[in-house]
Amino acid sequence: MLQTWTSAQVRAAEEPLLALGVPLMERAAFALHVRTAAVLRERRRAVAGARVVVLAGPGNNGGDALYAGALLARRGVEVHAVVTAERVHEGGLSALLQARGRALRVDGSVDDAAALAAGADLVLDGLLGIGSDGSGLRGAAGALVQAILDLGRPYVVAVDVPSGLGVDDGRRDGIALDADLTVTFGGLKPGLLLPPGTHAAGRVELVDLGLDLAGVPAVVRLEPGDVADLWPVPASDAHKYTRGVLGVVAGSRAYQGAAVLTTSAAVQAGIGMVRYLGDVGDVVVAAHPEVVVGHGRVQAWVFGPGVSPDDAGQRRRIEYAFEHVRERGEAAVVDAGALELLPAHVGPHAVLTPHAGELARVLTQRGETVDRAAVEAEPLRWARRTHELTGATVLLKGPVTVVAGAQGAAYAQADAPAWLSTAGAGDVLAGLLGALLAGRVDAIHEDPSLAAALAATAALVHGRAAHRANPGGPISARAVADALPATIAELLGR
Ligand SMILES: NC(=O)C1=CN([C@@H]2O[C@H](COP(=O)(O)OP(=O)(O)OC[C@H]3O[C@@H](n4cnc5c(N)ncnc54)[C@H](O)[C@@H]3O)[C@@H](O)[C@H]2O)[C@@H](O)CC1
Ligand SMILES: Nc1ncnc2c1ncn2[C@@H]1O[C@H](COP(=O)(O)OP(=O)(O)O)[C@@H](O)[C@H]1O
Ligand SMILES: [K+]
Repeated sequence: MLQTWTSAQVRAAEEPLLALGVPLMERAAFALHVRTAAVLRERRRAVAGARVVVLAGPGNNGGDALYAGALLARRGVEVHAVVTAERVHEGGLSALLQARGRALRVDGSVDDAAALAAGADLVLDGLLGIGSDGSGLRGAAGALVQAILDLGRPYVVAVDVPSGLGVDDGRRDGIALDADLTVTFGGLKPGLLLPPGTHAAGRVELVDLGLDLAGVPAVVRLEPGDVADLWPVPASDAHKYTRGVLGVVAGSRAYQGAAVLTTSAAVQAGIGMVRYLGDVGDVVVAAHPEVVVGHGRVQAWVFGPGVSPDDAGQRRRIEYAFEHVRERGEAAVVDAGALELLPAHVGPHAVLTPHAGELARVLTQRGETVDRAAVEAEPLRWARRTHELTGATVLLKGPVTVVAGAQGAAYAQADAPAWLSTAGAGDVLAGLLGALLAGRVDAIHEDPSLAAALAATAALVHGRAAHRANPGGPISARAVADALPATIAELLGR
């Protein structure tokens, strides 16, 4: 798994090493120059003779960039530093000048500096690092970046983080400089994985500085190798009831497909039994004869795919089953039409699966003033707020799926091809997650943060199945469900 650490956590881990005189900046700058040289070699075959512009802000981030620039200059790179503030890392600047790099201070017009940067083979962005206040670039740095973007963005290597992004939350307010490569130091930062910031980071490479980053990471991304530890694999003495039974309240005469896709995903994700409740049992059984129609004991539920709130029958079933979620602790996936039937308070064993527009509605119903765009601008913040307000675990769907759960659990999963944004894909995710919860409901009650880990696992498996369904090309939701058995087998075989 990838773990991320806030600016404060990184600073706290740096402190004891700096007190001992460990040369962290030298380490960072050396690694940055090695990565930058590798990019230059890749892009123009030779390092010597390349033109690199270092954008140096007021802090240690500028220091890293200037020292790396000095090392590159010693290898025959033509290095210009553009200094944007009164304050600059003096050691870094004199190292660069000694290595015969040149420096230009922006006073007033940024035009010359912007032209220099836009025409460079590569720009090292050392404007702001973990000292950023997250509000976007202001002053000369902001004007310079805007002028560079107006001329056409060159190849950018971000030093530690792309300047102007919210390092801890991935916010993107105001001006920021997108990178092709981010070389980050000591530990990954949440803003490199969380949308929208993650889209500005390009490829991310981590440089180990030897920091002791123990404790709880801020945001986690599960990787394929993590699935085997979380997936409910049946023991040799398992039977269908010990493996878990999932109740599915989905679909209607108008939206029959949703019932089929949800149950199909649950069956193909591997579960003891699926019970279907709703008006289209005949269609469901025709597609999957394994599904049992009607009431009975379950460990988990999926509520809502293809359910319109004015469907009195489905509404009654969902409201009734919510009682069991609260009283008996059955787990639940609350999707689509069921989101507006959510009781005032449930526990983390209920997982909401809204997209940004649906989450905005859930929040608005609870008195928050927020719309879809606001959720997209700060997805983790609003997923967390929803967890606080409802007690539920929240899986917020999108190009990057963000999960917030009990005990501060937070995940950001980017596993799927954009082809997955197709009608019915959400129904498949709901069925898949329902199967996963049904198989591990006892463990969730022992550790409520597990619901968030399982939600992230479902997002990962969903994304991998989409890739597998038709690598590099269009996919249907049904193809994603059909790809689940082989995808899961592959992930468990690692
Ligand atoms: N502490 C160390 O020795 C190490 C620090 N490292 C580097 O140091 C960086 C952190 O350095 P600093 O703490 O000096 O912080 P920065 O280099 O990020 O600079 C912060 C300063 O920028 C200004 N600023 C903040 N928000 C702004 C905005 N929105 N627009 C314009 N200016 C703004 C403020 O004056 C603030 O003091 C890390 O990201 C990393 O690159 C690495 O060299 C590893 C070791
Ligand atoms: N650009 C994208 N890249 C990758 N996955 C995406 C993208 N956009 C949406 N998704 C994923 O596609 C699925 C769409 O689900 P949803 O919006 O509920 O569709 P539906 O309601 O039609 O089933 C979600 O799992 C979401 O995370
Ligand atoms: K930076």
